[in-house]
Amino acid sequence: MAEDAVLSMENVSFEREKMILQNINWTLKKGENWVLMGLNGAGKTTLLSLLYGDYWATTGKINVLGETFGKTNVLELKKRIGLISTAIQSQFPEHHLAQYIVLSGKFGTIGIHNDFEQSDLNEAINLLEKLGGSELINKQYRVLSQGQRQLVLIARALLGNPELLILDEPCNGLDLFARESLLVQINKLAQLPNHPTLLFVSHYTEEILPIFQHVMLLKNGKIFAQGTRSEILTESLLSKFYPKPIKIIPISNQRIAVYPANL
Ligand SMILES: Nc1ncnc2c1ncn2[C@@H]1O[C@H](COP(=O)(O)OP(=O)(O)OP(=O)(O)O)[C@@H](O)[C@H]1O
Repeated sequence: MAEDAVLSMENVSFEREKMILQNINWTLKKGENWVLMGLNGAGKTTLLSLLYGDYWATTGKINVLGETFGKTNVLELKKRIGLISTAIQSQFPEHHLAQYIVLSGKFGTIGIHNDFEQSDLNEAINLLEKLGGSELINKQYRVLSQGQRQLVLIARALLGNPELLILDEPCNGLDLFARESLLVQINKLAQLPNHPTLLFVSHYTEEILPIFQHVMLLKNGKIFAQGTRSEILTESLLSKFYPKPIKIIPISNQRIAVYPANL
């Protein structure tokens, strides 16, 4: 594995009743932020589960943050990875206050089962404030909107100082404005010194901020293409990737929308 690699997959395949991932060769280097795209059922969630140590590859080698699966303590490794997804949103205790949900990131747990110092709680509160979530402090998780929950989960993931932050469709279920404000926060995060390497999974090119300079396209469990955004986000390549030709509409600031060409 390259010395500056944050993660690498070598000839990885995953089989469960059928071949779900095949021959995945992918390296994510320090300082790079990646987007992973693929249609429903392409294998994105499965690939993330392999990176997060929830599934084991059928064949091949996976190295994350310098640790090789099979030779490392997965629970310890998980503490170094932040994971944000709508799937984990529903796992948190509904009656907990937002700042305690954030605090649980310190321990990598879902609820607070550990003794903590007041300074830990202050750190959680400060982080929520820094991310623009001051109004969430002292609010129960159950009353938070989808967008507010995502913000709490981002703060929670960051409190653990992850070296790798996986954002699995974080804009799912957000209205237009909540989505933009979440993207603003993600953009800010990428400007922080020593920010974690970001891996962003999305169905929508509109969500690909300029901070994401690398894109991987997954199709039917195989890598269809990977490279810089200027290499990948082209009409000709995406028209082959999607089932039908598409056209690209520039939005602003390097962001683009993709529509079926015949619309
Ligand atoms: N544990 C499992 N056992 C059997 N098949 C599975 C399992 N997990 C996923 N699959 C299958 O693997 C394929 C890839 O699923 P996966 O959830 O990884 O796709 P995805 O790209 O994340 O899709 P989506 O965008 O819809 O979330 C699908 O055909 C799915 O039915």
